[in-house]
Amino acid sequence: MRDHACLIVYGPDKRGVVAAVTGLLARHECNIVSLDQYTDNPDGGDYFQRVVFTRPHLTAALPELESELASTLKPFDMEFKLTDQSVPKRMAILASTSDHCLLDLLWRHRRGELPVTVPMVVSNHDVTADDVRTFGIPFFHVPSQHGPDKSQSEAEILKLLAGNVDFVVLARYMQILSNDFIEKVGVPVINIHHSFLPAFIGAGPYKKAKERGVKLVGATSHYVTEELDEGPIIEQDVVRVTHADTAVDLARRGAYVEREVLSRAVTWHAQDRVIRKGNHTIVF
Ligand SMILES: Nc1nc2c(c(=O)[nH]1)N[C@@H](CN(C=O)c1ccc(C(=O)N[C@@H](CCC(=O)O)C(=O)O)cc1)CN2
Repeated sequence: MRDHACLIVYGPDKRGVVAAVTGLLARHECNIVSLDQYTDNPDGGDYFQRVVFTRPHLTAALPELESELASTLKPFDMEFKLTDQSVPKRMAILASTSDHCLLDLLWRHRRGELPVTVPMVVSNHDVTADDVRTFGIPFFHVPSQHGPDKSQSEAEILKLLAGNVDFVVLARYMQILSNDFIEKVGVPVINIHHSFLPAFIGAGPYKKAKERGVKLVGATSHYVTEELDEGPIIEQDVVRVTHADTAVDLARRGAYVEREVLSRAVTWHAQDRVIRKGNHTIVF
């Protein structure tokens, strides 16, 4: 949003930090639009704050704001991140053969429902190329390599992403990213896992769910870490199923949930609503 900025403040809880931040913003003629805060332990835990504010000619004022925030928050031992919300985040999408999450994101983006730009789609299969290109978005086919050649295909993806994206979404991308990739990509990676984690980690969760006789299937969007499907959870949801549903029925019902969960997670990340603390998230 034009002339809107988002300030995230986090660190060991200390009295006076709210007054310090709000006083600074007032001195810089900023108008607070929303302020959310959370302390994970009032008796000496961590403090998290998200402030959205406006100011005329905000972009030009950001460097001075950033500098004064650094000096103001240093005594509190607090870290902060200041983002200009008039600049949408650049989201790259990685996909494989399943198209429902990929096309859902592109459809929502075309309708202006996601506060992002989409510089590219990269896929290890070419089955979605024509659909992606109808949205006017560059499509790159990078076939997967297994074993020692895996690093070659990952290096090609990293080269495409480098400097061009602010975060990456795995829209049912079915390749496990190496630790080296996760380290080198340098931006957050968000995955949609087609189960209600921690149930059914890994490949084939709907088949596993059918074998288990579940009465709910779900989806989980999480940040990608070196531990497969164990990263900080951003959003989850479920849908009821019955004994009469086959594994294919479960996947069909689950696909709706995957699309909803992923779009909420992408939106919240793009709006700087998600703060990571270890393997957890605080979502304002
Ligand atoms: N480092 C990570 N990489 C990926 C994660 C993750 O959490 N950490 N999530 C997966 C997505 N995913 C489940 O949501 C998933 C995808 C693929 C597999 C898997 O076993 N893949 C096989 C190959 C399958 C194929 O070629 O069709 C493999 O990579 O050997 C498990 C879970 C995306 N990456």
